[in-house]
Amino acid sequence: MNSLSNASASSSFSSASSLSSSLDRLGWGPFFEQQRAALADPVAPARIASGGGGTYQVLTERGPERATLSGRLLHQADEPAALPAVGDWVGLRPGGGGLLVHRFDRRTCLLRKGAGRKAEAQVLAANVDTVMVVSSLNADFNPRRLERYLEVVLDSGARPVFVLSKADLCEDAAPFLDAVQAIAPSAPVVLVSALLRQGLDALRAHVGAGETVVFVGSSGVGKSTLVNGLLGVSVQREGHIREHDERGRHTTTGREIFLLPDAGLLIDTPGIRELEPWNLGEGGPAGFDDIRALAASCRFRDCSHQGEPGCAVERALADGTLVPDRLEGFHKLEAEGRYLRERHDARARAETKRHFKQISRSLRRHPKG
Ligand SMILES: Nc1nc2c(ncn2[C@@H]2O[C@H](COP(=O)(O)OP(=O)(O)OP(=O)(O)O)[C@@H](O)[C@H]2O)c(=O)[nH]1
Ligand SMILES: [Zn+2]
Repeated sequence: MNSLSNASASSSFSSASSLSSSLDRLGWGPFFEQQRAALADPVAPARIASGGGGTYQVLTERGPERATLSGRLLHQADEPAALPAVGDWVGLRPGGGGLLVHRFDRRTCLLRKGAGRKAEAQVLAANVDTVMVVSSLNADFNPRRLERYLEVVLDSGARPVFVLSKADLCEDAAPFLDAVQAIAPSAPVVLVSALLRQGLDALRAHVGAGETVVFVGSSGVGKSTLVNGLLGVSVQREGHIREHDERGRHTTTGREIFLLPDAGLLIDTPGIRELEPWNLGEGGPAGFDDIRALAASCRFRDCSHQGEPGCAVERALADGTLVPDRLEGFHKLEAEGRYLRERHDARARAETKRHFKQISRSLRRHPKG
């Protein structure tokens, strides 16, 4: 331990070294340790802070370092999502040189559709513990949107925390709190006002030591303000992510993991702020505990709650225990899930077709004999 802190003190990356002196503070834990123990060859664990296309900035016990993907790992990756992404734990070949030879299995994974025409998922961030779903207490507040976010968070494996921001703009927050409760009865809800400096400690309480958090929500709801509040300094954002060093200077290294002063880590990448579903569960929305509980009493197991006889969901609608908006939100997300799955399939078919067209074209250009 001593030698480590000595090493980090003399490291040229002094800005982050004091915070990254132990793997646990970077989010390491038993889940990854078990995987490491099972590896044939020893590796030095590192966490991806930024980068892509084979070169990365990683955080290690010794501080930030550069790493390059090994050819073997690149070759093994059968899809972009298999490559290391921000938040991933990777293994470097021991002894320096920054050769990235292993990617650890992910605990959680936030996905979105990749850019371009391919039907491929792109990893927005890996190994996120908590997603702060921010909506402000004004016209932005929209329960249907919160339901969407909840689906994406549940799909990722992370834990949702609902943040109601700009509490100063609202006389009575109770109806908003009730609305969130109805959507996610077991998720924490935090009421904050950056203006009145209220609720920040409650927010911080949801980021434990070594935990990784991201903020999502529409533009203008106050995410940057809250991020700055958690980081304790002003971080400028002008199209790209900037980071601050020890002296509060802004640099533009594009690093996307921020170490929180007290505990935990924050990932803020372009694109992560407005989560779009890539995948919505095969068996229908994963949230909506209320509707799924009701559906258990429908006469038909595959009841679609759209006019079938003996539908317990529609009965609840009729007697007022279920609000119509809620069922509408459910149907919409279910339909969207179906659409996404069909689109993935259709794109996969188109890919195959394109591939064979290319082959046949090249065969025509180079006819045999
Ligand atoms: N009244 C009030 N205004 C706030 C509060 N927090 C943030 N704002 C204001 O809301 C506006 C948007 O805040 P940002 O933090 O930039 O919002 P954002 O969600 O990061 O927006 P994007 O960067 O576009 O995603 C700014 O003008 C803030 O000053 C608050 O607690 N109360
Ligand atoms: Zn039904």
